[in-house]
Amino acid sequence: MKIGFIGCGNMASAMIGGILRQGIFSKDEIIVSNLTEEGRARSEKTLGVVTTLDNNEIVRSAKTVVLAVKPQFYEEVLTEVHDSLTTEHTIIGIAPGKTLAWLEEKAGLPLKVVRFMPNTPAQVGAGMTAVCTNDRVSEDELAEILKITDSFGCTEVIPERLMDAAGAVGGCSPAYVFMFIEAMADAAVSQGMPRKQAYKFASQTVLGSAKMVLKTGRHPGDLKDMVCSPAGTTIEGVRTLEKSGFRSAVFEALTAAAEKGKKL
Ligand SMILES: NC(=O)C1=CN([C@@H]2O[C@H](COP(=O)(O)OP(=O)(O)OC[C@H]3O[C@@H](n4cnc5c(N)ncnc54)[C@H](OP(=O)(O)O)[C@@H]3O)[C@@H](O)[C@H]2O)C=CC1
Ligand SMILES: O=C(O)[C@@H]1CCC=N1
Repeated sequence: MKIGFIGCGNMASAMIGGILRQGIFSKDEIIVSNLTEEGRARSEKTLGVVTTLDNNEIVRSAKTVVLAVKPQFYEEVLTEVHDSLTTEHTIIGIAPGKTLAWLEEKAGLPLKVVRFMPNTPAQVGAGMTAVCTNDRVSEDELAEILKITDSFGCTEVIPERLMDAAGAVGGCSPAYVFMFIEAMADAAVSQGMPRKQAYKFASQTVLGSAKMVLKTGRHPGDLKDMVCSPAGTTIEGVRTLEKSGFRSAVFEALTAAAEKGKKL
């Protein structure tokens, strides 16, 4: 086994999808665990990887282990697998708030520790993942880890102090973008557009706008100004968004998410 995942829900499945698509590891090199038989059967059926209900089997089978359970179960899981862990293992945490030092302390061994902050667009190979490591991870080992995260999207290696910011702007933001798409589509439906078509317009517009920022490197405000014709329709919408506190609402949402990450 090359890699194991303790917990295989939304985020682990999204990452494994990318890993398999890019051929980083094959199905028989990936082992995952679930809490329930229902979850295990789902992982087996949808991903085709090796599955188990025994978290210790993950640690005995793979030297790289991703902790993909909810943050509140991290301590319980690390205690459960403690006797199977060795200094040869690399532990990868993907939860907000669970720091490199915390993970090493709870593992109870001087091992290699990595944090990922991925997001669900990994499911379609368009993820954005932040990575940081402790100083036991060598440059070569980091390069191998980046092959994994690059398989499901883009990666940035960042200092650990930025992980909560990355959690807000990367990990959580898909939820806010989906809310934005839903709201835009609702408005188009209220103007008479069929719902399916409204989702296509809203989603493709978000995708295209994001691509413009990434590909042109131009300031987002500059790109916004390109859309606003003098005395036109767009600037009327900009006026009402500013009046409704659109920017401030987004700013506050990401700040709340980052602050919550610090407390977990
Ligand atoms: N969802 C997201 O967008 C992101 C999530 N994360 C982080 O990823 C982690 C997982 O989140 P997510 O995938 O959304 O959560 P899910 O609830 O979708 O998945 C959690 C998984 O953990 C399994 N599980 C629970 N307890 C245990 C246990 N004791 N032993 C083994 N497996 C267990 C569950 O099994 P079963 O299937 O049987 O119920 C389930 O498969 C969290 O720490 C979260 O903070 C990080 C970035 C983004
Ligand atoms: O909501 C959460 O806490 C997780 C981490 C980032 C996205 N989902």
